[in-house]
Amino acid sequence: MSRPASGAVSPPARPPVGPLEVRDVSLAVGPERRLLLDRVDVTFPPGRLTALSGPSGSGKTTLLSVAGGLLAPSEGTATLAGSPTWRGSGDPRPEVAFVLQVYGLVPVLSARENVSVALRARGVRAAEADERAEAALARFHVADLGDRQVEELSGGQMQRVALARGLVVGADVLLADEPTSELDEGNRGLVLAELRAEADRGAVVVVATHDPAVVAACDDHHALDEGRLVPARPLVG
Ligand SMILES: Nc1ncnc2c1ncn2[C@@H]1O[C@H](COP(=O)(O)OP(=O)(O)OP(=O)(O)O)[C@@H](O)[C@H]1O
Repeated sequence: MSRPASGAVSPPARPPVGPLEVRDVSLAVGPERRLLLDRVDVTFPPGRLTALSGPSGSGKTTLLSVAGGLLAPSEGTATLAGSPTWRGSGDPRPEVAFVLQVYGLVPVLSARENVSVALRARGVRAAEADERAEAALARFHVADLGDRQVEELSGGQMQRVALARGLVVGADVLLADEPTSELDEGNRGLVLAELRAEADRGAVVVVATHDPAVVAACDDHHALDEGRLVPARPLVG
């Protein structure tokens, strides 16, 4: 099995793919064209951990979704190394991985299958995918839960399975929505170390968070309020 030399979850370093650029993005929804994002212009560089903060409902999840190609902007563009992330269907490019707040796990599959399936979808053969899934679960201290159906797991356990799935593919871009919200301090440190390893191998890593400790661990910090970028200040714990 080809396990990364560093012991990190994802495959070894390769040259960075280029920045994730959000240029003058607005998103209006509904008959009243309510603005969820208002001319957001921000660059997420490879090799750096970026925090995205802001009050609940300020647009963090929406911005991650537009940046990664799950949602089409009404105005402006989101590009990765110059190519649009939106492909016309809400199906993200394989270079982009999400760890979503609602986890997006398949409840009736086991934890291992949920991670393995992400690799198989990218062309990794079944035996290797299972082996790499096992290793990724171990990194997040949930290897013993590999056979368990996801619907039997606690919130924090599900969150770690979702992180294993997001990180195992070694995507060029990792967009994580409040990835530590259900975790104790020890597991939060573990997750931050894994996110740092992703950035160190050249990935673009963006973390939407309310957690001051997560913001403090990031290289860059952007803040949203009512769909607009505002000056970012350190969060108070
Ligand atoms: N599909 C949608 N249609 C209409 N409004 C939406 C839609 N998705 C989100 N919203 C609204 O857009 C705003 C921004 O939501 P978003 O989930 O991006 O905020 P957030 O900053 O991630 O919040 P939280 O910290 O609570 O996760 C909210 O007011 C939300 O109700």
